Amino acid sequence: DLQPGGHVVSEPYDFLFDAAVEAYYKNDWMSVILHMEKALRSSAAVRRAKVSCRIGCANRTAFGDPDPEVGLGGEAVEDLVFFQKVLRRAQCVSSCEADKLGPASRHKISDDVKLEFTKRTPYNYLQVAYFKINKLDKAVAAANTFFLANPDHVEMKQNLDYYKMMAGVREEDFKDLEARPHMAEFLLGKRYYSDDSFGLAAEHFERAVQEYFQADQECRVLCEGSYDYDGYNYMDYNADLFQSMTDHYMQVLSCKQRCSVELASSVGMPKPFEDFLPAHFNYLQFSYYNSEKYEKAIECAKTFLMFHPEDEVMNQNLAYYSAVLGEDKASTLIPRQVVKQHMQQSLLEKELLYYGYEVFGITFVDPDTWTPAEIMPQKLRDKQKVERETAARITEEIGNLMKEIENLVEEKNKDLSDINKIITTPEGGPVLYDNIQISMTSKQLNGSQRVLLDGVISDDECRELHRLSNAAAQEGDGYRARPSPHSPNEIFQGVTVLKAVKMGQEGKVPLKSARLFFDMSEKVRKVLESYFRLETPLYFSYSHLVCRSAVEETQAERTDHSHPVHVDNCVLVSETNECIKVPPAYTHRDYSAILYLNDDFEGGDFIFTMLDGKTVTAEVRPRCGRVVGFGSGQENPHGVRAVTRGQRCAVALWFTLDPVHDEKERIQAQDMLKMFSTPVDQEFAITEAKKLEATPTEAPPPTDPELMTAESMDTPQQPPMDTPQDLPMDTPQDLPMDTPQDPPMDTPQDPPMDTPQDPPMDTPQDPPMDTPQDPPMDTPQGSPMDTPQDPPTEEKEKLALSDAQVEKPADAGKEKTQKETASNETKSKAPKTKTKAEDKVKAKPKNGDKVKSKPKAAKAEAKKQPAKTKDKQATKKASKAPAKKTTKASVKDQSKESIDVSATESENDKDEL
Ligand SMILES: O=C(O)CCC(=O)C(=O)O
Ligand SMILES: [Fe+2]
Repeated sequence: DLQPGGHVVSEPYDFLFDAAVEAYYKNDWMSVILHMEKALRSSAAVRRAKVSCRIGCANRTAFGDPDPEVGLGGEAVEDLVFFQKVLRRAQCVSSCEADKLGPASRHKISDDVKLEFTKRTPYNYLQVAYFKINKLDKAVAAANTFFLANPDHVEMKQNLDYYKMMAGVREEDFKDLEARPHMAEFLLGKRYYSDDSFGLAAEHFERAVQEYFQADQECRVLCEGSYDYDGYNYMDYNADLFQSMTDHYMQVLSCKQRCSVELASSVGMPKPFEDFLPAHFNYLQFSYYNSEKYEKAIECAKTFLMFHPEDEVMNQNLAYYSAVLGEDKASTLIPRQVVKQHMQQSLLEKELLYYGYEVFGITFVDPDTWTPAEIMPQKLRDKQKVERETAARITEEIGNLMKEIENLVEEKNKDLSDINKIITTPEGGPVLYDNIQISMTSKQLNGSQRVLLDGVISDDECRELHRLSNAAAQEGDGYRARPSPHSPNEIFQGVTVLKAVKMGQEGKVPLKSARLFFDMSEKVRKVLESYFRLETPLYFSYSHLVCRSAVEETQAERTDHSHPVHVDNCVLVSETNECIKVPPAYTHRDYSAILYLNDDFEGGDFIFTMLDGKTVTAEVRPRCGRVVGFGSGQENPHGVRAVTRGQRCAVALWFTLDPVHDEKERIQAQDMLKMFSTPVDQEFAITEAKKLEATPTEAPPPTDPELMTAESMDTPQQPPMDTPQDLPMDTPQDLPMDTPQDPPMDTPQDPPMDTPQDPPMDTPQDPPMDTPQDPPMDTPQGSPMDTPQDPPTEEKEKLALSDAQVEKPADAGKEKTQKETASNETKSKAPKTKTKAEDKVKAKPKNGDKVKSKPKAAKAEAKKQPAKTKDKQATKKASKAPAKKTTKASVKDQSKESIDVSATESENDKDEL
């Protein structure tokens, strides 16, 4: 890409940038594009040339032997040899750069302009210019590229929303023109990883590692720039040769160290990924393990352990993989050497930097989490220890205060809830709907806070929800390929209300069915609230439409349950007949209800038991429209018998009396439903209308430049550098208003759920999320390594308590999991706050004209709440209690409406049979 004159750049890019901005204010769109694109090319070329010169020079290991003429001895010669190298290296770099770039005036760029390029400002101008000349795909790519780096930019968000519903704009047009390959590969790897596509995940993480080192090398050489006087006037700076070399060199080293953070950051992401490079190997080891590539898994586990040698989970995983592969073979496998070299180099740098700190007081903040403590000088370690202790003391004091406050509040609540209980004990309030019958009460079900209702929903409604669960599962909700974590003999699939509504909105399932899911669960809530005569409202805590399907081949010798006996709001320890109301149990749950959708399967009866988890006290045969409702506490241990044939579907609902735990997802689902609350028969018409709109023949009318002029003229002709990000926006953002195809406000505008700005929201600094320690479902139980853990996300919430009943080996994953849970909780807060803040911004429109487009942005915002929060899980160990004989009530449905309450043998006896 050499220019006439032999250089890669013909004009400095600040000059080109200015020319483009000037053209912008003359509405000379072609010239904007010409200059701005040249500026981007030029900036990239300057960077490339610098990288290549510096790498080239560094690779020339020796610049020849010292000149024998010098004839001095000892240190002086060594110095000279050293400086000879320095000089030659300098000559190499400068002549290489001069060759490629020409004189410095061609590529020395002011900091202001550099900053604009970092902020991706050129794309802001470009998107307007492209829009004006009707190059939509390019306008969209530019808008998206800009927005990714400026996610709070309200106007650009509106523009993007506008583009999203424009005919002729495709999802692929929302490109990131500045994407960095190592990050793109890492994010792809993460995406496949969370879909359990481990083969693809490993491929992308491997590529990410490769790209990482490439990017790291580039980042590092670019640190070898000029000295930043940073604070003091360069005229006053009068350090001597070695001092100034040291100052400069320390600055360069510090910059090189920061590359690990720079590479872990992505535009628009609130924080860099933590422990980024090691995380690659954490993901890789588990991906390889799942692909049964044990050698690679071992290699990656060992690589990870170079960073964190004490990591318990990884040591355990390594032990497990080694046992599977054979210890002899495993011991011959070594960690990745490039990583080892990288670490060695980085550690040497850190040592020098700490030396600089100790001797000259040059500050250095180590960006890595894996640095061994010894690297830091004792003095600094002591100082940090004192600081940490002070911080810990303050935190503890605050914690104590908070606890006291919590206790006070809790006591107050307890009083209230005790009062509540007394008030609510007499169940038997009205069930509010004519069709609903109370089939069994607590008394008939041999317990308290229990009820069995029939006729809660109709056969048609059952069929519709059943269809929804299968359609949603087919569309892939993350559980598709995952066998039930309760039992390898069943496939488990589930969908939440929000997921169903989102899929409805994306057209993947009928929106009507999602609404039915929402409405029917609300119906159950109301009925329970009334039946149990609750004094305070019942709030949703979690809603889940779930199906369990028998795996036909494995039913013969099956002895397990579909869902082991558990209690919904405490951890059941059946050996001691105790239920402990502590996390990870969902202690805030107060009532549970299961709404059944079908009965055309074998097995799958619901059972209530005593606290021993064995003695069955009542049994319910699922059927369409039937609801079993019960208090979520220790009075109601329950489980589900094995589904041995067919598919059993139900809506599982958990409720809380505590408004604080009101299900956030549901509120979001409700907002979305409200948004789409067109009468059902209109829905079709709108879908059709949208289809029409999307046909290419209905291309947008060309924008009339005349219309725009008046508007653009309004913008003050300020020098663009002052407020560059504001100026171009005024115009494009208004465009939608002028164009006739602007759709009416309340039609669904349907931006795809994962709009490009989502990834950062998703799980930014997310450490390897729910699984690296995630061991396999089917490894033999009982060895210390096999620790089956952690089904994914929401499902976990449901499974957690019952898992506690399954015999489990002691589990090193536990500690980590709790840590992760805690950190995930913190993480999940960040995006939420952000969403709120954005909403606030959007709530105040700037001028009358713009008001019209505001609701669009605000609505779109509501649709993309932060993604998943990892749920807690129980890891409590419990073993089976001995068998006992007793009686129970059972509800069977062989004879249609008749309910048969009979005493039968104990659950255990039956199992033995
Ligand atoms: O599906 C059922 O009948 C009960 C499920 C259950 O108890 C639960 O998911 O916690
Ligand atoms: Fe349950």
